[in-house]
Amino acid sequence: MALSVVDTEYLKEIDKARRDLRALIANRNCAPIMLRLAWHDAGTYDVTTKTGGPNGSIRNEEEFSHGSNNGLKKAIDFCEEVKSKHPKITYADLYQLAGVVAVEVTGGPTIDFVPGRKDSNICPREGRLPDAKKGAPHLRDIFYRMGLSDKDIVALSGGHTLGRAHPERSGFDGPWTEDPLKFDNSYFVELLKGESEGLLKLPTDKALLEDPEFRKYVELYAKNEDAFFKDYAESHKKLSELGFTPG
Ligand SMILES: C=CC1=C(C)/C(=C/c2[nH]c(Cc3[nH]c(Cc4[nH]c(OC(C)(C)C)c(C)c4C=C)c(C)c3CCC(=O)O)c(CCC(=O)O)c2C)NC1=O
Ligand SMILES: [Fe+3]
Repeated sequence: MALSVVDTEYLKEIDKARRDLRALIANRNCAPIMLRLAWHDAGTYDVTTKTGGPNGSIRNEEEFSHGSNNGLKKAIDFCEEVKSKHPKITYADLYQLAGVVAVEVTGGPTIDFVPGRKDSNICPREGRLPDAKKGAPHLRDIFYRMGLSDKDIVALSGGHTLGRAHPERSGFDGPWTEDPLKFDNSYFVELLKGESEGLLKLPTDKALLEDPEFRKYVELYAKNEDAFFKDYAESHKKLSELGFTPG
């Protein structure tokens, strides 16, 4: 199999795919599920064994059929439309590019994207992504295993400014914010406001309020959107490059 090197031709393909993803995400209003796909591919990384991570393995039924990936086949199929026009781009790069574009087209921060990820067909066993029904210790177990920090956990949870939970996918229901297609710091504002009619708070979202190490970031991001955007962009890049050393 020809290894895809990041030469000028590959970079040109990436730019064309970026434009195609912008159009597709804008036309189908699918930014939230594309962001979730990018995380679920990257969020399997284990920093100790250097396995999993953003390697496109989620495109295999063995992985996208995991309970925690319910509903993501839709985003995998959306990405296939772009892959078929730019076959040289690895799935690993394509899914992370889709996540970066999803944040950008909904008004979020610009995130530095470095291509060059390789695809893998080795699917991690289920259980590497966090369980929404658990609390702070579990969040730390999962994210520290990825090699991420407390600040990353809170900043990345802010990604719930986009989208909603679906009963048939996770058993939870509803959006976290008033405008699920606007990337802003409203997730944190809502967290501090407490329960609001029709808005969702997962147990893992509430855990961010109960743990003082997490809560200090929730309070910062709720009052300073620029600080949230800066930290989010850094954490998003980190998660999208787990196990990947740009060539
Ligand atoms: C920090 C812990 C965490 C947990 C446990 C989590 C769980 C979680 N996330 C979502 C949806 C969900 N999640 C996300 C971004 C997301 N998700 C995610 O957690 C990971 C991947 C680590 C689990 C990260 C780190 C990010 C960061 C941006 C979006 C954009 C949507 C909406 C998708 C849609 O609208 O279809 C659901 C509902 C799925 C559905 O019913 O459609 C659940 C149960 N999300 C979390 O943050
Ligand atoms: Fe989530």
